[in-house]
Amino acid sequence: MQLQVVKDYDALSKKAAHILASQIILKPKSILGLATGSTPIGTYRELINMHKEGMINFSEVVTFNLDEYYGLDVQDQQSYHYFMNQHFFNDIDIVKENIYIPNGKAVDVDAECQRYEKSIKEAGGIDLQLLGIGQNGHIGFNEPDVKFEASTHLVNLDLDTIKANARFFDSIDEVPDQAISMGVKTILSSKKILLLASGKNKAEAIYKMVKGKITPKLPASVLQLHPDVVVIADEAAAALL
Ligand SMILES: N[C@@H]1[C@@H](O)[C@H](O)[C@@H](COP(=O)(O)O)O[C@@H]1O
Repeated sequence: MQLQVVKDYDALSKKAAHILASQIILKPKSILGLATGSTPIGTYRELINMHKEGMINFSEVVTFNLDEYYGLDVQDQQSYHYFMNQHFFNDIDIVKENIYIPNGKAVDVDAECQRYEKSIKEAGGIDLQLLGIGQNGHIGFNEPDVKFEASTHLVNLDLDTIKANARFFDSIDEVPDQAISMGVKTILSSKKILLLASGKNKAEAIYKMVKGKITPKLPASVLQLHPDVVVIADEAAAALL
């Protein structure tokens, strides 16, 4: 794991955007794995600015999002479909058909998970996967568990995660308790991984991810096994290292 510590959220967003931009410039047909949560919002903003300045275009880029809440429609303002449109896709020239996000309203969830895995494989695999990290060390929605879940699957969300994500909803009762998420193998299959962490509430998870043992109790620790992971943490998130 290559750790880069930067001063603050702004510096983190710029550095992450530069890495993603260089990926796209070097390979215009890049397959990107994308993340939601508050952490990558600044990165998306920077990429939008670079796009508006004519530095990068997304016309051939294909994206696969990590996860989606189960039960939420694409139009739902709390869905990750909506989030991605609002914070990124509406402001870039990506082709709609090149955007993949799990269908949270799928009736046959197993079929949806298999379809998602197949789409990633058919696209040629993910070149660069962007990740945030939950306070409990989750990546995507791979929650602490007794074993690693390999492929895209339906997850029962931890109460901690539901509480942490309640800030995006009107009340905690509205937070779905399940999600469809890429699995650990899906994430590890990406050629490169870029994980972002900002703020002191991530410091413990970052410490355990980097220094702790590899365990499904801290899902992000599995990234120690990947040969090409860049972690960008601001000083607050890196405080315990
Ligand atoms: N499924 C997402 C994760 O992909 C994200 O990393 C996490 C952290 O969010 P934030 O960046 O807002 O702290 O939130 C959600 O649970």
